[in-house]
Amino acid sequence: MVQLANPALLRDGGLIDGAWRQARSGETVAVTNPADGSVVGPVPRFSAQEVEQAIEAAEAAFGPWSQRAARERSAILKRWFELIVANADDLAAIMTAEQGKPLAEAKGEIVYAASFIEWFAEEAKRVYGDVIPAPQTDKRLIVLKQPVGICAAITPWNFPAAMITRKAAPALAAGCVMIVKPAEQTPLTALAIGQLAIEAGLPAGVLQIVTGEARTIGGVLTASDKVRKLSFTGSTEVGRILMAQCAPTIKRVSLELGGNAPFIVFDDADIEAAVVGAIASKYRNAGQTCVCANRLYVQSGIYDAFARRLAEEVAKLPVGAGTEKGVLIGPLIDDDAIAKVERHVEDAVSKGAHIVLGGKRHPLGGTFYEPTVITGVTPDMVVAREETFGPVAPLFRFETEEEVIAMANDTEFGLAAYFYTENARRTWRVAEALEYGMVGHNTGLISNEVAPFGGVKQSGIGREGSKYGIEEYLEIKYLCSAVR
Ligand SMILES: NC(=O)C1=CN([C@@H]2O[C@H](COP(=O)(O)OP(=O)(O)OC[C@H]3O[C@@H](n4cnc5c(N)ncnc54)[C@H](OP(=O)(O)O)[C@@H]3O)[C@@H](O)[C@H]2O)C=CC1
Ligand SMILES: O=C(O)CCCC(=O)O
Repeated sequence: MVQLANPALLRDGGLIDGAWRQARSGETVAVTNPADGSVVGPVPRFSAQEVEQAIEAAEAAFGPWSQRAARERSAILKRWFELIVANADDLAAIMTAEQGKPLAEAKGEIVYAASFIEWFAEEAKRVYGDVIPAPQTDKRLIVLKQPVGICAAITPWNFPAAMITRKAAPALAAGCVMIVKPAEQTPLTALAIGQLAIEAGLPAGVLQIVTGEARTIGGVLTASDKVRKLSFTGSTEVGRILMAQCAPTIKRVSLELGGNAPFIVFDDADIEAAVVGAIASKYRNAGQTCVCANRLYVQSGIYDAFARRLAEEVAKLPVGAGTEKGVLIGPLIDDDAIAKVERHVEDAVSKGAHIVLGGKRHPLGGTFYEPTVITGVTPDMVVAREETFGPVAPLFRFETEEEVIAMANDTEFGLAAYFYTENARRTWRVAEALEYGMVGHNTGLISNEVAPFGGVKQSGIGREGSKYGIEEYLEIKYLCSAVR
């Protein structure tokens, strides 16, 4: 049982039409702690009919919410932000219990999640239209921005709070209403945030949270004519399915999908800074982040020195349950996740890679995996093509800038890329040549609420956060008025 200062945050119902509800069937889904397999709590398994009810409630809520003055919506969002920050310790405890990440990291995510609400509370007041100089003197051309309408969000388990607020905050700020389906593994953080939304004064139906079977809920939300937009974060495979399901009703989609981030270290880099950046990018959330470095390319001249220093520092990362003091690497989310990491490492070793550190399950058992560094990695290995989503750093050797750019871009993904160089001309050349939506130069950490987060190619469509994020929830209406 999670110990909380505010026990009202641990909910066992879904949030539909402003009330906490159980499934009419009485069916539930158990949420378990990946650190020890214990049950953290049940959540309802809602039926298709109950999801339809949520859509009806959203329809009723949309008119009044969208017609409120932007500053009123902003004030409610600001209160929601303040409540999340005030309850950060409890929210982090719930997150660690269901997701596994270390408590300090969970609290960091809560603060990060809250930052999107604060940012979009401010942006709500800055949704400007346009006046276009008309080609005829008797016309006035105006651009109005209006909310898209009812939106759906389907979110993953790796960031149980931030992936919801990064979608819900701009939607609500724009005057939309939203139905959220959190990941099966991490619904409790979502529900706790929902409780604080109620306390902040969000009217019934403006934000709803439905739990249960993904295909049922996703099927209803994508098929509905009333739902005008889907925002999804998760695997490219599921993103593709959902995009197809949205096609018959021509819904707007924002998709934040898989990555295969290259992390390039040139001979002229500051090696110590690159080691720090690689650890931050690769081992954050035990490597379970779509922007995690997945392929580390190191230039020949510094390859051995970088590999040695990286392994020395990675060896210092304490592994354990997220509730233990000082732990930096928690368990992986589930058995499938650890099986995937094992498959990637075994494939690399079978094709000639060398394990410098780790390379196996951690003695703690369960889904704990040792932080791993592998050298001698080549493009024919699975780690070169697929997102590992675990604490494994595969090091590829390269000779020239042209060669590494070609290798970095040789993937269907295009989310985040990183490179380390002290050379100013190379900085611009490489930043412009990388086919990615986000590029980190001399840093392994690029995410914040004021920056546009999103990918190109099969990593997705649209941008979240920043001044661009609210546009995803706004329609442009062109008004042409004849004045004579
Ligand atoms: N871009 C990113 O941030 C993420 C990338 N991934 C990548 O995906 C891999 C698999 O992770 P996984 O959790 O399975 O990711 P998924 O894409 O399967 O899950 C993400 C969300 O989509 C839901 N979902 C799954 N299938 C459907 C469906 N048919 N219709 C509607 N909703 C659906 C899930 O629900 P439910 O949980 O109930 O199944 C969850 O809420 C990871 O190893 C990683 O490589 C994973 C998570 C995040
Ligand atoms: O993995 C994700 O989908 C989100 C990345 C977290 C972030 O950096 O915002």
